[in-house]
Amino acid sequence: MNDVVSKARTETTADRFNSTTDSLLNRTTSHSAQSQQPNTADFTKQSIHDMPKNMPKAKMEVRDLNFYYDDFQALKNINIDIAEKKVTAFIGPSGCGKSTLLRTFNRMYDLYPGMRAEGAINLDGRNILGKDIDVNLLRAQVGMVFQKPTPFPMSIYDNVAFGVKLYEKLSKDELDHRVEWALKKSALWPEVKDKLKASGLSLSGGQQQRLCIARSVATKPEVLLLDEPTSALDPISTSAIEDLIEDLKNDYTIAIVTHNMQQAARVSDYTVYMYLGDMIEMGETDQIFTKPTQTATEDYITGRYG
Ligand SMILES: Nc1ncnc2c1ncn2[C@@H]1O[C@H](COP(=O)(O)OP(=O)(O)OP(=O)(O)O)[C@@H](O)[C@H]1O
Repeated sequence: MNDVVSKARTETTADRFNSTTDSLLNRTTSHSAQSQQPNTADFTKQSIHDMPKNMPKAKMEVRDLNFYYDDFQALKNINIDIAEKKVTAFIGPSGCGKSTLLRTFNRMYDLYPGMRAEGAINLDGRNILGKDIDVNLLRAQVGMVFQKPTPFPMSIYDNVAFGVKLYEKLSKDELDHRVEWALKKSALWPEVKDKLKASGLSLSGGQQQRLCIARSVATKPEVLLLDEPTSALDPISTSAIEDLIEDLKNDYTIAIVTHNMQQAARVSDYTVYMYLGDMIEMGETDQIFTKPTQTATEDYITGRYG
């Protein structure tokens, strides 16, 4: 198992997607092993004091975060740091709370009644869960890209300009430049520069997802949240988005939820393993995939559970 990461990182594009996670991770899963679900009571959970050593400055600090859907507690006392201009991946079995956690980072839950967060999420030292926060501004600062590409039913140009117009008063020239800049950042410009007036919906799935990334990037956010951004995409588009993530982290702090452990190994600097609403372990990605400290993490990444 020790070379999971290096294997994942040296695969060719074609290999990446032809090999299954099972073969990559050398899974030895048997049905009986899979049914032995770990009990959270057995875990020695990491505390905030166990954050990876030598982490760069934290862009976000999550402190004692609890999250509820009405009476159901979906996140339990989460404490993690999200390092600035790095990629942090969230992995764990379905329903463990990855998307819920990501959605707390820009208070997406505010849109729905019955959902509430307790604790603190400090963005550059300021608690974004506070009552004084302008959530619209927060969402411009912390952009989000969803699993399914969601272009607006308008032109490519307008898709990118839409958010910018909400938050800034730019001249036509400035706006044109911003749209071009965002489309270049999202590696979409060469494919769309001659058809900016065409509908965003006329693009392929992979192009639509890059358009959504352009839309997020256009408002110049500091943090980008990616919720399974490639799960609806073909291998080539997936590869393009992964390359893009590598490039974007020069300027942005990125948090990504992914079910694809090869992808977590390839694109992230830090990985967080979650289970049933608990943060079980966080570490440098290489360490998590080669030498996890928790048996539960190892069981998950080797396929003994999950
Ligand atoms: N809108 C909701 N109302 C009530 N419970 C919810 C809601 N959304 C999620 N949950 C519950 O919260 C828990 C965490 O869900 P969440 O979607 O965050 O998990 P996840 O790890 O992202 O799962 P997946 O990998 O399947 O997307 C689950 O038990 C889920 O059933």
